[in-house]
Amino acid sequence: MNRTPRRYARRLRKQIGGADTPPFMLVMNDRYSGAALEAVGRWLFRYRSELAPIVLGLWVGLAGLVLHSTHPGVWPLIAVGAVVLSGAVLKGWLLRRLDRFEERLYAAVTACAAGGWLASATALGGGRFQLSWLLLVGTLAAAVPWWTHRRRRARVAVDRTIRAWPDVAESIGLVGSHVVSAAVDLWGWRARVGLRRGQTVADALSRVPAIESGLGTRPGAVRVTPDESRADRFTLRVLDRDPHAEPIPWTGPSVASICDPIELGVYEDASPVRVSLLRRHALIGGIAGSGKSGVLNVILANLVACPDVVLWGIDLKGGMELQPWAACLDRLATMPREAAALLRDGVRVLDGRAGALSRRGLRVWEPSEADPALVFVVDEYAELAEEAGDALAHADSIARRGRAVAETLLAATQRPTQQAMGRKAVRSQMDVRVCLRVRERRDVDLVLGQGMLAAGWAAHMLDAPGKFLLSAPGADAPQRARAYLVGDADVHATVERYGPSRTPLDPLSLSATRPVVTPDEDSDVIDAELVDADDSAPPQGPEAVLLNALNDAPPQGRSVAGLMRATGMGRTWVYDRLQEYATAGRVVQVSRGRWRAHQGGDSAAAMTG
Ligand SMILES: Nc1ncnc2c1ncn2[C@@H]1O[C@H](COP(=O)(O)OP(=O)(O)OP(=O)(O)O)[C@@H](O)[C@H]1O
Repeated sequence: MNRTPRRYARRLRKQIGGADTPPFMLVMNDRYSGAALEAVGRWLFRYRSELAPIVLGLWVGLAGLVLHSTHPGVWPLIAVGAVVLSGAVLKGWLLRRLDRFEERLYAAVTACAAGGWLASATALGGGRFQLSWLLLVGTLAAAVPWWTHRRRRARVAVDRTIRAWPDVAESIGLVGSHVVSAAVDLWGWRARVGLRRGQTVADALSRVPAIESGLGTRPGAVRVTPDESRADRFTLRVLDRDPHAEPIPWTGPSVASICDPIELGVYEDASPVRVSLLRRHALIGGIAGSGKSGVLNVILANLVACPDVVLWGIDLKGGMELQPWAACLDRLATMPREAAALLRDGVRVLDGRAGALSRRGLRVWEPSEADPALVFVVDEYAELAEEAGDALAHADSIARRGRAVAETLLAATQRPTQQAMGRKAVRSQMDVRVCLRVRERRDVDLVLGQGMLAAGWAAHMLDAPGKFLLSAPGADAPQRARAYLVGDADVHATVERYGPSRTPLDPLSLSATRPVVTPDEDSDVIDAELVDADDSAPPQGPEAVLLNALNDAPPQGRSVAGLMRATGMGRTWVYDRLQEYATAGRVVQVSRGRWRAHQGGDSAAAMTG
């Protein structure tokens, strides 16, 4: 039977009738006043945000009265405190979450005015007619912007949405789901939503456009992320505006060692995206123009600031992307044969280091300035498979065995299909995945791994270059992020700053790249070794340029970076030659990183052979 409250009331009245009821009525009165008080309390709590300026005004007034009667002499202290407080708020040292200047200005002016009034009231007495009026007018003046404030209104909107959620849930097919908690944040609001038994996060993920329609948001405003601790809950995020609408400029390196996690960009909640590359390989995938080279630039711009890293680059797009970094790269391959040789040397370094470790009874290569990590940066990995197929076997070796010896492979490619990555296990070895915009839904799984699309990693919905999803140890949620934008001027300035002081490869690794040559090794190595061994032959090509540059060097010598630029060769090559000439007494090191020909009488003649 459906018993309405009115029926109950009627029955109650009948029961009470004309009988003697005073004690009963007395109890009812108590309950009534308790309920009324509770209702007032609930109302005050509900509107606590709106009432905040009035409560503050009352507190300030009360404090003025008390201080005037107990400590009237403290008013200068209060005045100075108010000014200092306002300054700190304005500067952003206090109330840091106030991200806009107008908000900080409002808080600073309010603090200053309240402090000024309190100081006056302490000195003169808050009960004075003019001061009381001033407090009233000031409180109302401060309350108006507060009541009309964006975030406060957003909170009201969230409250309304939460109340309306059962209807929305019914219309979008999530009947029975409920909002567990909600909060307004910088760009909108977020809520934890509980699902009815049997519903899953996948149900919510597949209904994102319906949720947007149900809530009346703009398209693309809703994010659904699984709750790591509960399968029957998810986080619903509604963004009033896109926090990543504008490019985010890079502000400089965030690390000084490869052991530190690198800051790639920022998530939508403004927290930084950090990822460690030590003993990890990374795959960066996305369609053309999605910002893969941009992400590589952020990584390079950080790694060049690490003295415990040596960088080798492969850019088979003719060096278009990596050439600007050449002065910071120990080696750069822009041709397929060079790429294959570079990766082959990478494997030799790997073997050399592994041998040295086992001789020393160690398991891992700890990167330091003397024993740096070796990072391979490959832009457009698919070109490698197409043009330097034999290089893939070396890349595979590095991917499988490189971790212990601090060799890291970073590969960017548009679609990491088996054809693009080769048949080997390179892709499966990459535990850091950066997925930029992909064209087709199935490409999400291709870049991030099987099942990631179904788990909510919707990289096909990313809508601007540099926006990405990161999957890495410690980054398990599909949170949208945007990479910092490293502009050409940033690259130039970074190379100028760090190029001259880049760390060379350690002697052990260097010697591993120059093995004893046996006749059945491939011919280009033999040729190189023969040219190196033939001291009597006049130097050709870059070597001649190097020698001439050293001959013509000013008294303070030439920098290694300058010699690299002049010869077009990598750091290792230049250092190698310099060591050879120094051993032969042909060149001298004038100061750290600066060289010139020996100043002895016949040195110039000896050098040019
Ligand atoms: N983080 C970013 N923020 C804003 N714009 C970016 C960002 N990264 C890249 N871009 C812009 O997007 C464009 C394409 O970037 P980029 O060359 O890195 O893409 P790509 O994926 O490497 O392309 P391709 O595969 O053709 O080489 C560039 O003009 C660049 O200015």
